[in-house]
Amino acid sequence: MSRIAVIGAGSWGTALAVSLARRGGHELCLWAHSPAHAAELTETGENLRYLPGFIVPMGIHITSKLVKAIEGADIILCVTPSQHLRAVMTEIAPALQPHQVLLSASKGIEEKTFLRMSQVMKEHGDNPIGTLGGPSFAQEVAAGMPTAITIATDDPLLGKSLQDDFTSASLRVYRNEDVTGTELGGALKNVIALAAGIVTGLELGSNSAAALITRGIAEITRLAVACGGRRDTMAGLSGVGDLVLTCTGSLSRNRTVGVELGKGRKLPDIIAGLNGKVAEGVRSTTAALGLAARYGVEMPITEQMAAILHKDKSPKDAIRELMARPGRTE
Ligand SMILES: NC(=O)C1=CN([C@@H]2O[C@H](COP(=O)(O)OP(=O)(O)OC[C@H]3O[C@@H](n4cnc5c(N)ncnc54)[C@H](OP(=O)(O)O)[C@@H]3O)[C@@H](O)[C@H]2O)C=CC1
Ligand SMILES: O=C(CO)COP(=O)(O)O
Repeated sequence: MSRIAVIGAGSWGTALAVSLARRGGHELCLWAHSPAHAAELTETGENLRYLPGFIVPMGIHITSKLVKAIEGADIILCVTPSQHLRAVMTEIAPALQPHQVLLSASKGIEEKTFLRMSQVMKEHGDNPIGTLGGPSFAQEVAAGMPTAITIATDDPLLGKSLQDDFTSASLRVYRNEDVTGTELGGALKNVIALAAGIVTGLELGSNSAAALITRGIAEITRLAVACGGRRDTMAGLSGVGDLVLTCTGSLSRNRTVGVELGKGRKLPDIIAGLNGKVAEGVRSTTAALGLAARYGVEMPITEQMAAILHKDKSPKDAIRELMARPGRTE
């Protein structure tokens, strides 16, 4: 049995808590950012804001007190939006015990520092660290639909024990030792999913979507390998697996933002319509470009996405420019 503190009661943190409760055998705590949300979760037994329609089992202890939430935990599963992880880590760092495992399930890159989530965690202590990725819409995991994910940690023994902790009849867990690749696959696919949504919003057809996914994995792989990730990881669940899911699945928030951009709506209006839900690709795009510049990697789709998001470039012009790039080998 492990004591697991799930830090973040958005849709993904809640779905993971529900999945772990269904698996059984663990003591679970779920931390909600706002006290009002924690109270609502406790009273209704349902995450009405972020994951309506699923019972949050009574056995899960709910709190909005961060330090209390991690007290006695063996695994601290961080599932906040990426740009908020640093504040969470700063608050819990003084209370961390050396054996506590920090496992990130967020999919983003810090906007100003270009750091991956495990790197943000590492700045706050010497605890064992891992990351959880792969194609996994929260709603489907909460519903117990068969899903395969990956847990990456550079310590194989820890990887095996985390694999056992999360595996259930509906959640198949693979493991690898490529934290960098697993994290970058998860963060960068969100940028390409925005672009895939644009293609759908502009009604450009299936050929365009397939081209974006394929050229998307090419540029994700270039950057991930330059940063020290493994090419093999990009062919796996947290690479092409998550990219395909997010570029094609209508449950994706990133893809949805892209669809609306393609239809001509403005980014601030689209974000306001998400009602607090996060589309990580919007802020990870800038960080991805920063990393690409640092490593001298070419990322044409990401560059066009940055111009659409932050320079008000027209999606049609961006597609035209991508199509007009000089011919090259594949
Ligand atoms: N949803 C999914 O299917 C999947 C999501 N992920 C990743 O999980 C991470 C979390 O996303 P998700 O669960 O979808 O989140 P949601 O979009 O469902 O919810 C947003 C969450 O952010 C919280 N929040 C807002 N401000 C802060 C803050 N300052 N500090 C901490 N938390 C804050 C909100 O809490 P409150 O309302 O109380 O302020 C709410 O819990 C992301 O990195 C995402 O990419 C990964 C796989 C699947
Ligand atoms: O990461 C996800 C599925 O694996 C969820 O994608 P969105 O954040 O685009 O909804």
